[in-house]
Amino acid sequence: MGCKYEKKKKPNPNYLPLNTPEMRFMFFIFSTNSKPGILTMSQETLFQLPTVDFCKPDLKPGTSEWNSVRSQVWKTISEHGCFKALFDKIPLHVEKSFLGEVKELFDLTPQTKRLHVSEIPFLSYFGKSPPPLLYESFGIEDPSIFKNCSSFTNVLWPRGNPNFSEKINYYSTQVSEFEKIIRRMILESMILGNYLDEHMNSTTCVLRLMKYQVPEFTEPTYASKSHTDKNLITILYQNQVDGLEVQTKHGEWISVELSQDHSFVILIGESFRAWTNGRLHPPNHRVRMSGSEARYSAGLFTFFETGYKTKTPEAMIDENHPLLYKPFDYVEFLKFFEGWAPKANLDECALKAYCGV
Ligand SMILES: O=C(O)CCC(=O)C(=O)O
Ligand SMILES: [Fe+2]
Repeated sequence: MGCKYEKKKKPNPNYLPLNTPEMRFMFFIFSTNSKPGILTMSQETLFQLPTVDFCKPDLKPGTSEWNSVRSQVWKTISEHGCFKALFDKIPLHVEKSFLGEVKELFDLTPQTKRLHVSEIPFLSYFGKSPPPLLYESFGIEDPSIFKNCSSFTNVLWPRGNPNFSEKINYYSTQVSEFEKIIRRMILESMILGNYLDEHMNSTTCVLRLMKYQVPEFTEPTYASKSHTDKNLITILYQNQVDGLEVQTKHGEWISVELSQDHSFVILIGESFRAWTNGRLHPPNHRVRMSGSEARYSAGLFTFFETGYKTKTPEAMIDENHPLLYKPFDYVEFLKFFEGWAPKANLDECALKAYCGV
């Protein structure tokens, strides 16, 4: 599949235009943008995000295959800051059974789920109470380290859950490798290949497991607010229930449909914009729920590790591109963001507010 817009053949059956006062109200309530704006049919899903196919047996740097995939990645990243990807290194039955375990995790009692706490912002169990819980999440610190996965399951199950620990660890390791391929392609495309080692050696990741409840109302409901991710790169995987929407640079919202097996969504975050001195675009996105099935998703978020000062490379700064961000520590920024977000004007970029020049 090429890196180009796929024209949609039929309207999205889940789409309901926001054409009643109640639905506009819902949109207003769940949107964090200070100018919420109303979606119209003409702005809705005329196009789908480009899909880049990574299912090649020998995708190795320097090969023509690599260069071809890399140019597709770069085209969509520079235009949209995001794309859909096909990546088949995880066997399908493993992907599916991983999601089955994620469902069991959310079926634990509220008291048990609340046992998962972390000092890192946004990683502790999150579930808005009192019920109904529209959105819940768990964050796991660097799940490519097996001990972190078993510590996570040991807190939640009396005898631990080695099977789930192994699945989290395996899934995250594979997706981390995938993320490194994408990051390498982006750096190479920007002629920043000599920063590769420093980049790869200074990052870590978290895995966030999420559940979006079936909405209470028959109208589509915004289960997550419009936001940009704050990290470097996010890789999302989901069950068969769509709901993710991304905003183009021109302000249109696109609903992301992932009908094919092995589908992932890749998003650029604010840290990558800062590191490239504003050259990459972190897209706004949100989740809209409709229909009668819960949505489960897993997001692998890569970021510069605690203690590492993220500094824009000299090669990104010149007369036409004066420095936009002072060096910053990502986890310190997250702590700032936690306090800043509830009172901020969310048109403002959080990272600019923290360390903008
Ligand atoms: O669940 C999804 O597909 C999106 C999640 C997301 O945007 C986030 O956790 O930042
Ligand atoms: Fe996000």
